[in-house]
This record gives sequence, C-alpha cells and structure tokens, in this order.
Amino acid sequence: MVQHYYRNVHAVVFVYDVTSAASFRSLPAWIEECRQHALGHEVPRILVGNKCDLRHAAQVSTELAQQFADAHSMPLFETSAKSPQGGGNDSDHVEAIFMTVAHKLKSQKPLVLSQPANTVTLRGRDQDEEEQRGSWGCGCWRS
Ligand SMILES: Nc1nc2c(ncn2[C@@H]2O[C@H](COP(=O)(O)OP(=O)(O)OP(=O)(O)O)[C@@H](O)[C@H]2O)c(=O)[nH]1
Repeated sequence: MVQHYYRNVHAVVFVYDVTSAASFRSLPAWIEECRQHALGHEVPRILVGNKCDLRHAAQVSTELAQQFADAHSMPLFETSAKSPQGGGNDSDHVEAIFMTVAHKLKSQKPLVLSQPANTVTLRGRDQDEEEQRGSWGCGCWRS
C-alpha cells in the first residue's frame, strides 16, 4: 500500500507545524522514508512550515528550520493554510511554493514531447541548471 504512494512521485513537499516541535522532529524520519522508497535527489523537495499565523505559539524558529533546510538542500517557506490572506502576505508564499516546485520540476526533467516516434527534447537539464544558478536560491519568507 505504502509503496503505491511513492510510485511516480515527481516532487515532495515536507510540511511541519511551526507550533509543534514534534512535527519538526519527525522530518528526518520522513526523509528517511523517502530514501527507503528510492526517491533520489532528482526528485525536488521543499520544506514548508505551516501555521505561521500562530506566531505567538511557535515552537520551531525560522533559524532552526532554515538550518535544517540548508542541510538537506531544500528551500524553506513558512506559510499559513488557514489564513492565507489574513497574515500579511502569506498568500504570496503559497504561490511562491507552487512556483518553486514547478520551476524545479521543469529544470530537473527535460521537457519531452511524448509522441513515440518523434520524441523531441525541448530543453536540456544543463541549460536550465545554468539559469537556476543565476536566478534562484533557497529562501524563507515571513510576514
Ligand atoms: N491556525 C492554523 N490552523 C491550521 C492551519 N492549517 C491547518 N490548521 C488546523 O489544524 C488542524 C489540522 O488540520 P488538517 O488539515 O486536518 O491537517 P492534518 O495534517 O491532516 O492534521 P491531522 O488530521 O491532525 O493529522 C485543523 O484544525 C486545521 O484547521 C494553519 O495554517 N493555521
């Protein structure tokens, strides 16, 4: 059953709860789970700290989360699923999360037209990685 969920995975979004140290501590186990299911480094991963509208109750600091994200080569975002409009510009973060995953997917896999006899690679990995080095980096946004 579990194996079924890992088949054909294109990207992984690790979400922890900024008000729960336990949820943050469980991240290494989820990363290990991905490793055991043969998800390689070519599968984009990002780290999302949810519930940042509850800043007064935060148990996981941005600094700690950023260190973890850096150690695992993931971009970090903090956002709120509950009040995306109410907590400043958190709604932008949701769009940034989506755009980051989309960009990583596009740059890590060559875009291939899937006609059997006429497969054409429109864009190579190296080309996009070159662009990525120039204009993308890991970031954390807080309102
Ligand atoms: N304040 C706040 N509450 C949130 C946010 N996201 C989810 N919640 C609340 O957290 C609770 C759990 O949300 P779920 O969407 O069920 O998340 P889940 O990961 O499935 O949680 P479990 O069911 O506990 O495993 C609900 O009461 C949500 O309303 C958020 O960004 N801010």
